[in-house]
Amino acid sequence: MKKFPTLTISNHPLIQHKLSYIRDKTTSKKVFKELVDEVGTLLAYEITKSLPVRAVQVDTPLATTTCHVVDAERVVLVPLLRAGLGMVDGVLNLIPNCAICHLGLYRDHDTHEPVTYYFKPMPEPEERMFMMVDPMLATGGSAIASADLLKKNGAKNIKFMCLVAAPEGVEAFQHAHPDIEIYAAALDERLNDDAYILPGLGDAGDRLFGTK
Ligand SMILES: O=P(O)(O)OC[C@H]1O[C@H](OP(=O)(O)OP(=O)(O)O)[C@H](O)[C@@H]1O
Ligand SMILES: O=c1cc[nH]c(=O)[nH]1
Ligand SMILES: [Mg+2]
Repeated sequence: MKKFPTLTISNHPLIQHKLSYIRDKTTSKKVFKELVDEVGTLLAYEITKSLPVRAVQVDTPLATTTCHVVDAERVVLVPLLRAGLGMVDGVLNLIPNCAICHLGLYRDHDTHEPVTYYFKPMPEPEERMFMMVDPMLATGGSAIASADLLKKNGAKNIKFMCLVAAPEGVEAFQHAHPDIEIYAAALDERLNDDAYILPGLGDAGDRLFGTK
């Protein structure tokens, strides 16, 4: 039995290669953002593999054939602000017509508890697949609160994608939301006393937006 049944780590060589540069503290802000987007694209490819498709008839220059398309409007990207914004362009590269539902919350510096400051619910939530994105799953508090909010507003199908996860956060999240699959590029060792992920990549929001 897997310790974390809801967690999938992508061991794709390109994801692991790019993550090495993302972790490196000497990587510039520009390159950091580019790589976060690129890994976002690659993880989105994995996370969308079970999306339902619909048959359509297409006229090629030579014949009519049956093809399969995704209802992209039914896919809702949910970036957890701020740092989740860093992965939005990467996912849009793959699914340009998906909806985007911003969810703003930050982790209180002293208590590490999430504080929600922005959320605009989507219409017809039960029809859609919600894809939460945030580079970091640390204590799990932010991701749990976000999934709570989406479910309270009617979401039935949610997935969560992050770059780096801590075992503490995965455990808490899968306990709170055993129905939600987590896709990550890495499962790290542990949290430090400040609830930062070790070895991690530092503060994702600060590195993306240059706020330190
Ligand atoms: O699992 P947790 O312990 O909740 O920590 C993870 C959260 O912390 C970071 O956001 P932060 O609160 O720094 O906000 P920011 O994205 O605005 O920088 C990160 O982007 C996650 O949202
Ligand atoms: O390691 C961590 C933990 C929370 N938020 C971050 O940006 N990094
Ligand atoms: Mg931050």
